[in-house]
Amino acid sequence: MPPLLQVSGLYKVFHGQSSVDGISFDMEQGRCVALLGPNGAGKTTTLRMLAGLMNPSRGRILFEGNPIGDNYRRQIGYLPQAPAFYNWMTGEEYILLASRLSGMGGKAAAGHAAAVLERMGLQDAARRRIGGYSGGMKQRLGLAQALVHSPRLLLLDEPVSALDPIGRREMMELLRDIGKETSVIFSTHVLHDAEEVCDDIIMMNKGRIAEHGTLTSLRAKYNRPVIILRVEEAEEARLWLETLQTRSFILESRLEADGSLLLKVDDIASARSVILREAAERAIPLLRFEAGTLSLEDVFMEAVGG
Ligand SMILES: Nc1ncnc2c1ncn2[C@@H]1O[C@H](COP(=O)(O)OP(=O)(O)OP(=O)(O)O)[C@@H](O)[C@H]1O
Repeated sequence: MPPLLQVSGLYKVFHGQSSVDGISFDMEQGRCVALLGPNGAGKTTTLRMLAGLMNPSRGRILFEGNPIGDNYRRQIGYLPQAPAFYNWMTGEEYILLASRLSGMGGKAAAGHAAAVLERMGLQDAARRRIGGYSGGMKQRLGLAQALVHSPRLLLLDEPVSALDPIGRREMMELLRDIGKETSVIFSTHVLHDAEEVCDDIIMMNKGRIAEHGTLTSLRAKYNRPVIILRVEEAEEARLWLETLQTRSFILESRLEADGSLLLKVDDIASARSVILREAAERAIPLLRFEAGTLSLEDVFMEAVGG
């Protein structure tokens, strides 16, 4: 069987500038893929092309081996970044409209609408006007709209970015649940969100795919030894750190936001013993010493050149 989605050489050019600059990837059925990248990386443009709402400038999208056509729209659910609602409608009316638009008959639409509203925890608010809904409720209504016709692939554009912590938590729990039964691609600029819900990560930067893999494979690939050090504010300690960074066993060093120094090393055991011995000999007031491996956050920062 062909993969659920095959994307090859996809480009979108606006006014001579490539927003999506030749991306290719396959997605298997049942996976949850996070499209992770900073603002302007091209996530929204990619999702809009995948949703069939925007024509690529170049490239190909195959759904189960076939070019996307008229029937494709019924197979996918799409939640835009800032969904527009008719505030005068009730939640129920809106979902009924969405289900009719997806081609469902009246009876089926009513049944599906009620079920999806309940699943999103909106059954009690179903007959209230959308204008009175909270941000979290509106986002869950948007998700209900994307899900009502039981799509095979769900495309969600930054579904949690605009939510407060409670709304975010509710949404993440729903997404985890939905991800067990539907193939999902969701975009985010927050690595933690991607890690919480998805199996696969596509890191995008400047319209290109910087990294693509399962969480486990990406962690393994970037499994580089690092030592993190922080010293008290003292001249002697500062000078020692400066010279340490020039030593041959340090491959790279970086100052972290909290004042710690992250050192990439080739051999953790020997680096650790040298650093600890020198720190002891010079009575360096160490506040933090940690030996470990790069976090996925670091992988992300590296991939997007941060
Ligand atoms: N309709 C358009 N016309 C012109 N340029 C556009 C259009 N849509 C997107 N762009 C440009 O394409 C680039 C990628 O935008 P896109 O919205 O896809 O990124 P994103 O990763 O979703 O970022 P964000 O998180 O800020 O939404 C940006 O530089 C943006 O200005």
